[in-house]
Amino acid sequence: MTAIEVTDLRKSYGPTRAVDGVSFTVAKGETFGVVGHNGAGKTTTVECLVGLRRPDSGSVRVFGEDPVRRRRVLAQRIGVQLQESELPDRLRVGEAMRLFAAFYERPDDWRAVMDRWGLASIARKAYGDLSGGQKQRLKLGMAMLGRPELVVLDELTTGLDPVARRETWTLIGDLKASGTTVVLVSHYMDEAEELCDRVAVFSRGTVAALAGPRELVDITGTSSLEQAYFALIGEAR
Ligand SMILES: Nc1ncnc2c1ncn2[C@@H]1O[C@H](COP(=O)(O)OP(=O)(O)OP(=O)(O)O)[C@@H](O)[C@H]1O
Repeated sequence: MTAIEVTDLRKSYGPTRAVDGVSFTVAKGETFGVVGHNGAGKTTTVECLVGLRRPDSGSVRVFGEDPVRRRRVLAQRIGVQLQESELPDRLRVGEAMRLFAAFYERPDDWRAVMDRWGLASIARKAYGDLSGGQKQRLKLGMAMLGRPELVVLDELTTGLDPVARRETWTLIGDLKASGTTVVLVSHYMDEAEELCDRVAVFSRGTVAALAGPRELVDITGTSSLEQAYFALIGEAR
């Protein structure tokens, strides 16, 4: 079963061709990695997936629906953590969870989500007083409130210390095990290698390669996804 189908997606900002003919599909239950250099078009693509940007051309379908036209319906099925989303500094963690749970028709019990995602001990902390890792954890918890079938995570672990990053990997592993479809944008090749079933390597608004991490390593005759990435990007740039 297909969760996401993107066909020849194009999106420009003025003269900048941010996404220049991208196609891929993501199967239900798959963890799909999106990697690539700064400005490669990753965020623009995921923003089109969640209906925040309207493509100039091409087609995007999520669970068979158009994310722009059916944004409100799909918002009930998708959990999103975007790169630069911020919350008011004085909002407490528990308040944020309770508030955001109310956006969903069938929310999970927000207190149980807090327990599950390690937020209970910081429930009374204000957002502005959280560490980078705690903010990320809160955003991940918020993305889970609607019992999502698809979770879109854009640079979730950027800026986290190695321990917090590993903890986040465990949480994503749990999501995966529960059958949730995950789209993971990351700059960390070890993360993509560990977590993703397939990885799309973006370069200059296109997909330069798309395969399982092991396959990308084999195709390039390298020994890690990081080395494979450099080999692929070197060819594409
Ligand atoms: N709102 C915007 N207005 C104008 N140009 C934009 C806008 N958003 C992105 N761009 C440009 O579009 C291109 C693709 O940006 P995008 O954020 O999609 O890339 P990215 O792969 O997510 O990069 P990064 O790894 O730095 O987050 C870049 O050249 C960027 O400068």
